[in-house]
Amino acid sequence: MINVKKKVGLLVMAYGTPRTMDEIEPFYTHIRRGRKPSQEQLDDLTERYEAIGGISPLAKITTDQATHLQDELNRRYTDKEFIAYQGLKHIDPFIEDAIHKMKEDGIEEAVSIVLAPHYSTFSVKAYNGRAKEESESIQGPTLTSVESWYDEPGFIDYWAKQIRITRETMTEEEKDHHVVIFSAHSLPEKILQNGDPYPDQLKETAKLIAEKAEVKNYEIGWQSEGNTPDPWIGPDVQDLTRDLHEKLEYKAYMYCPVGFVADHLEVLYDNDYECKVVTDEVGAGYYRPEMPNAKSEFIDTLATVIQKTLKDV
Ligand SMILES: CC1=C(CCC(=O)O)c2cc3nc(cc4[nH]c(cc5[nH]c(cc1n2)c(C)c5CCC(=O)O)c(CCC(=O)O)c4C)C(CCC(=O)O)=C3C
Ligand SMILES: [Fe+2]
Repeated sequence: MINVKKKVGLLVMAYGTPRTMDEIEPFYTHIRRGRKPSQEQLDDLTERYEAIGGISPLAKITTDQATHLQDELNRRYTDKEFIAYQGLKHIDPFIEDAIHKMKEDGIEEAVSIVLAPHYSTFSVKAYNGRAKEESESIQGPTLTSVESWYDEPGFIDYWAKQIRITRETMTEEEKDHHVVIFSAHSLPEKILQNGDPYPDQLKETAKLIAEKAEVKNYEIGWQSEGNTPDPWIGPDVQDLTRDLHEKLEYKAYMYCPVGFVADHLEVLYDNDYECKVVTDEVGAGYYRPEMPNAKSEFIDTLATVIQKTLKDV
């Protein structure tokens, strides 16, 4: 008997990043919904990419995450063949490009996941909305979308293990008197008026990880806020660090940017450079556990999330 596997599209959605210095401007213009950044804004962003070594490692990491997830799902299923398509928010291949490609390839069913753990109307809802809208307008594949995975046991275990590993590298004094700061990308405060679940999901992630890793002191912070006139959710991680130093004089600060899943600008610059400026200033230790990237435990977790969404476990 011939076993014909059903082809299933695996739409992996992520923020996107410039792959060359020349792509910084079109990428930034897209983030700003078509408005070109001023020369000063462009120079500022370019300098931040230069400070992390030229361009971001994110493009390669997203590709690795997508291919490894496809391969892991193909090991788990015997009746389906998953084919990964990357759909990016702010650079090609855009989410819409991935939908067109799936249709051209004859894919009728697809499952989608956003490489960000917490649901927000600003992030995950926008990604899933763009995918659905495009697919409906061209009669593309039927989509089953993952909404969030902020409390998935494998995800919690990943960070708990990294915190324990990182804690072992501290001095005895730091082990006794440090704080873990869990953070995600800040969003405009106006999202809160409509009951967006984003802040509560971050709190839940933090609580679950702290319990699992037996963290004594932890705080929630927000980072990487945009340069716009509206208020953004706080406290910002840098201000929070200064505040905690004044009140409690911790000997070390461990930053866990659990709203992100890869080494990229917001972690390598906003945490590893900007937060470290503050810990250096106050004379405390700086620690930041390794990001999930394409590590096998993390890929396994994403595969389980997909299986649960397809109701196959
Ligand atoms: C919620 C969220 C996530 C996490 C969820 C998800 O992953 O979707 C995220 C991730 C990322 N954000 C990234 C980069 C940038 N985000 C910006 C600006 C903004 N982000 C926003 C939101 C988010 N962003 C918002 C509301 C703005 C303001 C836009 C406006 O002006 O209305 C800007 C502009 C300049 C600046 O503000 O710094 C840049 C360069 C990179 C790539 C890093 C790399 O290349 O390594 C990644 C992974
Ligand atoms: Fe961003």
